[in-house]
Amino acid sequence: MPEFQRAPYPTTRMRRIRRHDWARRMVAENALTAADLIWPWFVFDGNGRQRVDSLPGVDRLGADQIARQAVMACELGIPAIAVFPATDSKLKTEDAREATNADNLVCRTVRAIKAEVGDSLGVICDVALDPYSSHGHDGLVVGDYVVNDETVEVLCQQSIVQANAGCDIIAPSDMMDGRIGAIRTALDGAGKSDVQIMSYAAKYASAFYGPFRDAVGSSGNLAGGSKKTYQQSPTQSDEALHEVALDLAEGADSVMVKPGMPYLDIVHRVKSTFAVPTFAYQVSGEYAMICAAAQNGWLNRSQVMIESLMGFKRAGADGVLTYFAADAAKLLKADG
Ligand SMILES: NCc1[nH]cc(CCC(=O)O)c1CC(=O)O
Ligand SMILES: [Mg+2]
Repeated sequence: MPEFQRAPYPTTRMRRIRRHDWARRMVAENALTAADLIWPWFVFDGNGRQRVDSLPGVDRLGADQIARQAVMACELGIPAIAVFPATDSKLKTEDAREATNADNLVCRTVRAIKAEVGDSLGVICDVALDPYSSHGHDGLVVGDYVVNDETVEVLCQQSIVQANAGCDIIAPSDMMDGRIGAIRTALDGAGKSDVQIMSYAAKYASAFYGPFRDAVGSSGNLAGGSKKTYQQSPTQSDEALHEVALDLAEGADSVMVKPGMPYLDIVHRVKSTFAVPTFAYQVSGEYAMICAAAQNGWLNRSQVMIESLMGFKRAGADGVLTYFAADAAKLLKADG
């Protein structure tokens, strides 16, 4: 903090700059725009929309909804969306082989988006096995352990099929060691050196992912099991910087911290330490919490939504993955 000369009361009146709206706008240090918002989507194999009880207002999208929603994202000025598949349970296996099917739900969705809006909208695909595995884990399980190197080989294949479908950003969310470097090499070898990697570098073993697991239908598969042998413990802070340093050295173009609001200290440390594109994921449980309080009439949904997103900007995030993306972009457009 800079040193200030002690002013005799009441020479310094902080309230002068807060008195009028124009003055508050004039001194604003941070701004939130639609370009800060990345919109996560859930898709299913079928048509129409399916509600997700624990994520009010977020529907799983059928094939006939994709094109319209992609156009809407563009019109709202949202730069990118992230696609997550609710895979038919009949397709879930121990080895999660559907993840590498070049015609799986995610790949079909990416092709449909690209056919409609092309390069006007960035498409992000998660890389991890949990939407496809019968045990709900992000990697291959041998005995009761999620094995690292064998999993990374499958993740490389998954990345290639998604890149071939037209995905712009591969986002590994699995927390295996060494996967960023391996995926970069695999993508380059497949002629996809233009495809970015946004690493879920500092991802915590969190109870805030509950509604997401309902949405992709993996909660039942995981059956109370935990991801603590690969996701970070909430006790850790320096360890997050170590994770980010490794992923950047392996070739990540941008990094992510996840969850968001309980980990804004990590967002701030990552951005101030590395000065690289840094994203945060306001995860499903954070969204559900705000919506539940708003539904009870205990919080003002719009105001809390914008305030929570501004918190990410203040902490140093360059963008936020949030289920509020469309609502927030609409509100910003109306206000702007
Ligand atoms: N690897 C899967 C994945 N990718 C994004 C989320 C959570 C996102 C959210 O809660 O909104 C998860 C869940 C998990 O790790 O169990
Ligand atoms: Mg790592």
